[in-house]
Amino acid sequence: MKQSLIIALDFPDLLQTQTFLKQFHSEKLAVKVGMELFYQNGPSIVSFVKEQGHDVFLDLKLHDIPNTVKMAMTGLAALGADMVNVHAAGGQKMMEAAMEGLDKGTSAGKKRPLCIGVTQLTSTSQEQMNAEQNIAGSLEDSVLHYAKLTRQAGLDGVVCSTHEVKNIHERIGHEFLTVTPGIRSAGGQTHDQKRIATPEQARDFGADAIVVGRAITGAADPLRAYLDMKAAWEGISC
Ligand SMILES: O=c1ccn([C@@H]2O[C@H](COP(=O)(O)O)[C@@H](O)[C@H]2O)c(=O)[nH]1
Repeated sequence: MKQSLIIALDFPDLLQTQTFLKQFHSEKLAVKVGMELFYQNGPSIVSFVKEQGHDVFLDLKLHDIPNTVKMAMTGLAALGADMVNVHAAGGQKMMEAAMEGLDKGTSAGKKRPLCIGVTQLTSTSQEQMNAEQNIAGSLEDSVLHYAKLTRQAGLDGVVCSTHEVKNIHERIGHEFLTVTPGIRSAGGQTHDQKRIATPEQARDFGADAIVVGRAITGAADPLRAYLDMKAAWEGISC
């Protein structure tokens, strides 16, 4: 899923998902199935989207005791998603258990899904992190700390904002994936996101993939919004 623009399919049901995807005709997409769609429709939603030929990031952000996460990941590995994730705050042992579960659940001859750790949600601000999570210091340091922990646990990368990408790549390495939500066009509505950036900024900072939800799904013409965002992300002027 490197160099992808991942569309967040934040819909409640299959019908809305189908209607949305139909607008993209035969374009092969990278999409994200998150809690809203998965919890209301079940695992079959992943096979449905895969059958349409799209790559799937299953964004369920697991965070529990190591054994529970391991067993859950064993089940998720069998669904055919290309990438899954956990909250890095669950700790190194939990993340190692997630990887064990994924290895166990991946059928022979198939590729294990990529696994990434959520550092600090893009809806979290510096002030909120200090006050509500009781973490002192800068948000950038906290993100780097979680990214290092994620690397030590053997995961493939992290979810972070574009603003932390450069630091992570410089300190941990360029092969370590940075997947960045909170993407908006210049002047676009921010909604509940705090650490936002444009697709051009994401590209300049070296993000490996961007996640775009409402700026595409809520647009009057989602296909146009997608093509414009993609061109901006890829540095193509249209
Ligand atoms: O830190 C994070 C982790 C995940 N997300 C998810 O990405 C999309 C973003 O949607 P927008 O509509 O583009 O804001 C959404 O599905 C989140 O669950 C995130 O935003 N930040």
